Amino acid sequence: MQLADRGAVSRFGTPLVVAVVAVLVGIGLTVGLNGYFAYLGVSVVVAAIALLGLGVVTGSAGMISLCQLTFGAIGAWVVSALNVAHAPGGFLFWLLLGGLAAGVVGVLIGLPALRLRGINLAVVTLGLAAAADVTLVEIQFPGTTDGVSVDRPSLVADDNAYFLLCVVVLIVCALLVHFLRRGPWGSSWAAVAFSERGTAAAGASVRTAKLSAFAVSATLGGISGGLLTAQVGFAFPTSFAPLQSLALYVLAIMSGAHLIDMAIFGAVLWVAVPELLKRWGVPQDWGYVIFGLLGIQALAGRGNLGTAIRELWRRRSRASAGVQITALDEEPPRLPPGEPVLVVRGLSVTFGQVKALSGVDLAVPKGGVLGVIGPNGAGKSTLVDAISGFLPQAEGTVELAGRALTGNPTQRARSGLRRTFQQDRVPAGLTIEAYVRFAARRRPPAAEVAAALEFFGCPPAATPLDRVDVGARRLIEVVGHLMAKPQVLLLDEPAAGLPHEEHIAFGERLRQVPARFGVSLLIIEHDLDLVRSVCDTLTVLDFGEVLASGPQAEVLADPAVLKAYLGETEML
Ligand SMILES: Nc1ncnc2c1ncn2[C@@H]1O[C@H](COP(=O)(O)OP(=O)(O)OP(=O)(O)O)[C@@H](O)[C@H]1O
Repeated sequence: MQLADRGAVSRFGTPLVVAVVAVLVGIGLTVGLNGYFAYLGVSVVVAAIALLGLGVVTGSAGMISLCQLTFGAIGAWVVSALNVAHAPGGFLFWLLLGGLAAGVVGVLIGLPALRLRGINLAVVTLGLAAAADVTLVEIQFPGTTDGVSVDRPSLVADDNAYFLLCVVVLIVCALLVHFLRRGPWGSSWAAVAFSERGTAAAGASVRTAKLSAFAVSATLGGISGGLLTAQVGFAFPTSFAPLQSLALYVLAIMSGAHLIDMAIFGAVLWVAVPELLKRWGVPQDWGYVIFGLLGIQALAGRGNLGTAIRELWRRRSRASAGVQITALDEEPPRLPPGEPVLVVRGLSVTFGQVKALSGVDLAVPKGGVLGVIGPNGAGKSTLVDAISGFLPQAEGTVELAGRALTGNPTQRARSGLRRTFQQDRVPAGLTIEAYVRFAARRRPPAAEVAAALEFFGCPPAATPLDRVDVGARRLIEVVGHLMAKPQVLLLDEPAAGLPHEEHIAFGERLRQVPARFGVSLLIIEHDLDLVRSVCDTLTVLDFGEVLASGPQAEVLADPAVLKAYLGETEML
């Protein structure tokens, strides 16, 4: 069997086999459980679906959402209203509509998340939960005051059969989350959780990433609320109270609900802890205290149960991976530099009183490598930020292949201008392969990815990024952007994470980039040996102004440049 086929089998085959086994376990439990445990089983499944949703928005996309049960209430409300209205389609159709309605509200709630983070987002989502609670207490769910209950479909009328239906719905939801996570949305959730700037630089929309996470999370919340309604027959505001949403969030953090098995484990705790307290004659509210303490422990330890268990396993089985790059035997081929492909004119940036850039002009030749050097604080990173659209206040013009480049960083990245960062912006939650696909915004053939990774001495594509050291992650960032085939790639100190002895070997690879990948480069670098070995032309910045610009040898011999590097002249 070919490699690609084998990949497809494990991509689709393994989750489907797990799903079939889960259905069989569900059938076994349906037969084996008595009515009481079947009822508790339904509660576990309902909570697991809500936690799965929370796992998407908090665990995967890194946002705080304290209103998950409000989405449940929306699902419950829609199912109750359709039931009272004797709407066509039946319970499962209403369940879907309830989920979709919650998903739409999720997008609306996600809108403030585009601007808010951390405690501010917590306040907004908890505020929504409180407002929804007050409203629901006031208006009540449709049917409750008239005694019109939501009846389960006749085929699943008893608790055991309804438990099986809930298990099937959970499996469908889990498969949905699993495949979404492995697709472009899932990668953008992991990316936005790690770095919004890194996400935008890869040409992905931060807005879509955040809104889609809220939509999926709320849809699952709505479905869990609908299932809960038919479990009990009626929906009550107490089932969706803000305190419950808060406790569910804590449980999601503590268990690591972005992992499907841990969402189910969290749901078991959600049901079992109050149930055990009740049996022992302890007030059930102590369950919140227990969840709170476990949550504090998880937040203080910056970890959760799911990742801790996986870490334990990995530490036993695998070590961390790094870059293995050696010098080439032959002088690598170079393209003769062509006409300018990236032209910057009069670029100026001020931060308050600081003039970080003043009227900077430069050009990157097609098929060439332009080096930008200068002392610390000269404005090099500001230059990359301004060219790539991260500083909207920048004045001046940027042209890419003869067309004015305007717009935000995502739009510029999609137009063919990519950049890397000085700091690590590669999300640890993905595999190398998933990250490269995400940055490339396409699914490059496995052989193409493997060849590019090998060329830069990076670990194999299947390696999880949390097992890769920071130096390798920065080269993987370069590979990901090269796979996008941009016209120009801006590299901000790409060798910073590598041991010095590997700089020259890395430089030899960079020199081949224009010929091998068809991408022209602008490189900011402090290591002048690397600069000398890679760059055809140089622009020197000092105090935000261009000090010298031209062919490498001329620029490095320029007395003004030597003076700017006073104390470092031997390096030149
Ligand atoms: N967000 C900001 N707010 C205020 N001042 C800033 C900001 N970013 C950069 N600066 C200032 O702008 C100037 C240029 O900084 P920049 O980081 O671009 O320099 P650099 O050449 O990249 O330095 P290094 O080589 O140390 O990375 C510095 O004086 C810096 O303090």
